[in-house]
Amino acid sequence: IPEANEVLQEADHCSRTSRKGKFPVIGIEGLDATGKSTLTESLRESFKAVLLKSPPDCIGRYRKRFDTEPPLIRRAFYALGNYITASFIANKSATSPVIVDRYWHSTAAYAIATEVSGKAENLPPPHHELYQWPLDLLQPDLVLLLTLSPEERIRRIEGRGEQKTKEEMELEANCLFRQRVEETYKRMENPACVLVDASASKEEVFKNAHLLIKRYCNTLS
Ligand SMILES: Nc1ncnc2c1ncn2[C@@H]1O[C@H](COP(=O)(O)OP(=O)(O)OP(=O)(O)O)[C@@H](O)[C@H]1O
Ligand SMILES: Nc1ccn([C@@H]2O[C@H](COP(=O)(O)O)[C@@H](O)[C@H]2O)c(=O)n1
Repeated sequence: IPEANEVLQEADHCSRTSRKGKFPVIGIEGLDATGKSTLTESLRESFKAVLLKSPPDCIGRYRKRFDTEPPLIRRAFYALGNYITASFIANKSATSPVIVDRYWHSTAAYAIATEVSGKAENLPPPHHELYQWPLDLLQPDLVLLLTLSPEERIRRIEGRGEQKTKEEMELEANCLFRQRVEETYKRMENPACVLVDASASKEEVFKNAHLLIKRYCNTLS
């Protein structure tokens, strides 16, 4: 895969020992169309934060290419993307709060749910090492998980009118896959996800998320 060299070159430009700065780092997680982009944008504005995402823009152009690869290679791309994002988080969190739209929890939740088949009870048991945050990856201070009923999620996907990705179609068609992804998110540890009900209005979801962030990160005004 010739593009792999280019992605690795981007990674080589990044610091390998990314340390968080003094400002809070908040991750926003959830299935597609649960409202992550909507919420991260309002939080960015309200906290005067820097908004980052994983995979980061510098490797965004390679994403479609890796999405067509087998799961292991595709996941390697997303995993490396998290480490590149970590170096941006380290840099930006020295001077302002940082909001991250998808990070390690997304990569792990989708990867684990893909490798396991059938019901969520077939997932590795709670507290399994697969649910632990990688020791060498910069940790966010708080991760909010947006939860939404499958019916409302589908309404929002259809309302968006965009072309669906292969994984989005699979999530819609395969109720068990969606349940495995959601359950894996909920089992992640260090940090665990704090659940936010995303079925409320955009204003209400923002208000609840804002309150939680202020409670957990008391340096934010
Ligand atoms: N609280 C809400 N109530 C109603 N509609 C919402 C709410 N939040 C977001 N939406 C709408 O739902 C759709 C999906 O939202 P958004 O793009 O923010 O989700 P996302 O989680 O970032 O999706 P993806 O992961 O696929 O990029 C958009 O059309 C958005 O306007
Ligand atoms: N850190 C991440 C981010 C994303 N993924 C994978 O991409 C899929 C969709 O992401 P969107 O940008 O469309 O929301 C998601 O389903 C994951 O498979 C990832 O693994 N790690």
